[in-house]
Amino acid sequence: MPSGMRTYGTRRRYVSKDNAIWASLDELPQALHMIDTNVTNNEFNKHTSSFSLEIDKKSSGAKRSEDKSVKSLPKAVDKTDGRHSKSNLHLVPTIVVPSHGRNINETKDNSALNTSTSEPKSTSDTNTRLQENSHKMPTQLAFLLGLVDQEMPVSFKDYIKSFKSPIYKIGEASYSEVFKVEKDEPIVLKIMPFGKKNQIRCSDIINELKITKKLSKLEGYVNLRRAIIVKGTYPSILIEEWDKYDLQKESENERPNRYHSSQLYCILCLNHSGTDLEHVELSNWFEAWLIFNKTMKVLAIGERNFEFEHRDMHWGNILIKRRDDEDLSYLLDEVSFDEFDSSNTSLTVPERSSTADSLDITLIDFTLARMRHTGSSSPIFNEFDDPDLFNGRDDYQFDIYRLMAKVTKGHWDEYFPKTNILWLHYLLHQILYRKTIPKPRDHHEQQLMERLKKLFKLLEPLQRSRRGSCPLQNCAFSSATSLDEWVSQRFDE
Ligand SMILES: Nc1ncnc2c1ncn2[C@@H]1O[C@H](COP(=O)(O)OP(=O)(O)OP(=O)(O)O)[C@@H](O)[C@H]1O
Repeated sequence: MPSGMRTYGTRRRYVSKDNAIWASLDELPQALHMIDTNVTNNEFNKHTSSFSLEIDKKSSGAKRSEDKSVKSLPKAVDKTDGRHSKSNLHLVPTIVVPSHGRNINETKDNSALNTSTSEPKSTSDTNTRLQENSHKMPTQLAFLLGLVDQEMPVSFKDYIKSFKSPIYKIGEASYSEVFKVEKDEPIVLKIMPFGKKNQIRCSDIINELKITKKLSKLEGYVNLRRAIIVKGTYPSILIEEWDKYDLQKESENERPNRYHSSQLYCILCLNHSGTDLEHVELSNWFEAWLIFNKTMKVLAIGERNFEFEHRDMHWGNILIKRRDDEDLSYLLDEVSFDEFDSSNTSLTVPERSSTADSLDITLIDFTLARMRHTGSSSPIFNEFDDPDLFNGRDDYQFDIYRLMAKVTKGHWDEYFPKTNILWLHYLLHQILYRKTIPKPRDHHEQQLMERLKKLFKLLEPLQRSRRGSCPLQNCAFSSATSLDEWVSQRFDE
């Protein structure tokens, strides 16, 4: 089995081809037990932990010999991933898939689509039906279907056909293709094939889905309209759009026409929430400040409500939407700054509500996130059991995974809001040193830039600490909440 790593976007996340074995474990026909929709994925993981240990060793071993490949990665490395191999077909759950009319109709009806504010209707009725079906399919798949209130996967082609509006591809990532359905209120379809080698684990989808549903209610977190499990070959309309994208932007993924009729996918139907920070142009330092400040506040809201840590907040996962594409620069005239003059404690108001409302930020992609349901003792979290996560080089993003490992000491289930501070430091780094923002045009913009630089120094993870000591040990801020409070007081916002 060839092994290798790949990056997406401008060195976004990478996946290891060594994780193939996880997919097969994912579909291990475990002893079927009662389907409890309150069970978190991590409770499932307990069942497979004995296997995981073995996998980690194998995977780490393979990785060590691959370390050199991290530095300069060929595009679309390792296309021969075995997905066509007949020997892998046994991993596909054998289930009869009737076309599921109800869900298709729901897509035409926006009110039916909008399930974002409600928990999945996993009634005892549904559970009974699921238990009846459970002998036919692996437990995790049955659980996932229960989460999205389906008995069976629906036909991929039928589901896509039910959209009467134009669809085109807008993005891609390690495990997904992302399409946009043009409507008055556009919908984003994040399509994740799962259940086979080199595909996202069913357990990871369960976590992402649960967290996305929960956070959907909070401002600044992507709104999930619905999720659906589909099955079949890739619809030709999507392949055509995939080809157009490939021509224009050169895709790093494999052409999705390769999928077998037994392929399963989870589709997240999300609100379209703008352009990711990596691909958005920032026109001035006022915008730069708004993005940092709003991201910090969104994280603080998540912390306060759900002990939330994003744990993967790279610039592809922060979406920016300008309201009416308004040029914010004229507002700079109304801002006065002396904030780093220590004699000045009560400072000016840099943002009126109208200016703060001119740009929205939205966080997406909660595959690696951690949160705890209010009133529930078991957190939802990712085990971070892909050793490759910690081996990336040449981008500060990859250092953050290693720093997080130091902060958490491997206790990924516990609450360490310092990880949010690490990602905020990364965000400042990207804004200050990776985006090309025009030079400050006046004193006010200059002050904002200085403010961001000052914060970058304050949040430095390894400041004044000895090598090997815990990151952020000497940093005054232990969470986005505490930073937000300090920033609000300091800048009187
Ligand atoms: N709701 C949305 N609105 C607008 N664009 C989106 C939305 N969701 C995803 N995208 C686009 O698709 C890209 C990939 O989405 P996402 O990060 O969720 O995929 P992923 O497979 O989880 O990626 P990663 O490699 O970070 O794990 C984003 O960087 C963004 O450009």
